[in-house]
Amino acid sequence: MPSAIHLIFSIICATTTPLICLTFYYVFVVPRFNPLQKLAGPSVRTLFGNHLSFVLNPYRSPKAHALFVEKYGRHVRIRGLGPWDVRLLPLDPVSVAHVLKHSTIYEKPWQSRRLITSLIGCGMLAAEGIMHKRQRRVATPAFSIQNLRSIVPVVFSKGNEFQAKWYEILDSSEDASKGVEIDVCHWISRATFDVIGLAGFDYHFNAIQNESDELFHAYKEMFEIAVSQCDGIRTVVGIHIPLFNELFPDERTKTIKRCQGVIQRVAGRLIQQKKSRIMEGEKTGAGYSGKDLLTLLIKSNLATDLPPDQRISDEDILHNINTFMFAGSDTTSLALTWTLLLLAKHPESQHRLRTELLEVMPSTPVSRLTTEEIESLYNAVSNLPYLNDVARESLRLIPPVHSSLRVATQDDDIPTSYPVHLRDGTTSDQKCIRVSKGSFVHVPVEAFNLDKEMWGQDAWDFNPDRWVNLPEAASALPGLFSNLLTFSAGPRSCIGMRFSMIEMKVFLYILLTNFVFCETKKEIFKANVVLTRPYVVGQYKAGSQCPLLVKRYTGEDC
Ligand code: HEM
Repeated sequence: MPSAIHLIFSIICATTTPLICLTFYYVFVVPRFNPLQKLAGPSVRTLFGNHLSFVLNPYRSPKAHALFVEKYGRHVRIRGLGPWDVRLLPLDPVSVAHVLKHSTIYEKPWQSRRLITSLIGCGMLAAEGIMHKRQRRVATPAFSIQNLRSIVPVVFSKGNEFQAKWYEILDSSEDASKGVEIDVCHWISRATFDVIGLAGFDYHFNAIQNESDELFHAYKEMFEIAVSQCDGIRTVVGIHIPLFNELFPDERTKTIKRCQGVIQRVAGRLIQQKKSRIMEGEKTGAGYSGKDLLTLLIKSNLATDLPPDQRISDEDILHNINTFMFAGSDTTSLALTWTLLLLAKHPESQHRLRTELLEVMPSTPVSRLTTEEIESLYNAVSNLPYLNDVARESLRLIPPVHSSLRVATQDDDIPTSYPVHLRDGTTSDQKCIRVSKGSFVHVPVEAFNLDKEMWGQDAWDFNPDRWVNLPEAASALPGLFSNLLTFSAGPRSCIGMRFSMIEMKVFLYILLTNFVFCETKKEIFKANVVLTRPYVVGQYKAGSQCPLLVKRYTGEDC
């Protein structure tokens, strides 16, 4: 018997010792030789302490970033999940631009890509390399200025429906003259879902009217589960061993599977119907005139000048429709929600914007305008200077995507334009930073937009007038949109930027010419839950919400 115990003990030791040694090596030894260790950065108090809350929590991040720059310069060494996870936090525009431009060297980490893929499939948001290039190439024509013009009437019609629904709510209230408290976050999210459903794949969610559509439910439930607080350990295990979720599904896994089943069935059928209509149109020579993103995506994929090896599969098309739903609905609705909150907090800006918008308002109600008249109204609205400045200022101050993460797929030298502070208190005179393969780079979207050295001492304040005369340092910043990182930059920047700008401007036009927005007594705070969302102080568990007092505009402001 003792020899049997001895044998078992020896086997356990023989198998676990190499595992323990290997873990020790990767967790404690390898990170010591990471070149990023030479950089200055905040210390950690405990063995497994980290700095994630400083760089991810919008309540702390602006102050933390400013302090980091002051103490450690613009290339900061921070710790991610644990001692093995040494990260670079670049606050130097030249370094950030390099990382975002070289998207083949700096990829999205496989962990986040796997998590996204497990929800919405491997669409443009999660794909890398050739697969991403192919998908982006096929989708790009759908997002051209020319093609997006056709979504303008759709957005106006949904905006009108939205306005009518809110009139109904206000009219049914006993004392609407004082304003009715409405959770604008929830309502705008319903409206943006409707817009992306119609403009994205010609599908009527009808979410402004009610929230009963099967496909709407499936998407909503799945996205809500994706951002809900969950068992962290289970998520980590699920990412590393996907089979685990298959073998031992919890409620979350089962719900996601059920929602995916509905999406596959309903959206999959829509894709097949659309494809056969397009092919039928080509055969008869009559063509198919659909202008939604799905039609344009399928047409671009079937284009005769596209080599067969550059085409994407039907499955990829479904994954990209899911991706547009995921990436395009909440982001835009949050951008609009934050803009309304900022305008409620700054009644003088709200008044000025409304006055500007009313100047281009036609005498005929929007619901009775022809398509040409709507297009001409949109041209007038989209060129209004103060509307432009308010939209840019809101997207600068509260970017819905707070930050992003990249991982180096090879050793690289990141160029710098500021002195690099080292851990030993000296400053490096080299104009670059060595990054080794596997290191993470935290892309600080919000920090970039709020940098006082670039944007001026009032960078944390809402001041749309700053755009009339930007500081020189700010005008030199990279960024897909208005020197901001809100839509990122480079080959992985937001493909839907123009789409969301149309939506934002049209909705702001309709909402501000019809309603007045004031703050309630409830205090709103920002939390980064995949996206930067509003919550009521003391009601975090109730979920994201942004209650505002809404009144009909009858010639008087707040
Ligand atoms: C205010 C609204 C929006 C904001 C702030 C926003 C922001 C962003 C950001 C920051 C990224 C880069 C993410 C990363 O690097 O991790 C991104 C990517 C993306 N966005 Fe948007 N987005 C918005 C609206 C939209 C809309 C309306 C659509 C589609 C209809 C869309 C589709 C996408 C897609 C497909 C990607 C992935 C692009 C790629 O990797 O090639 N977004 N967005």
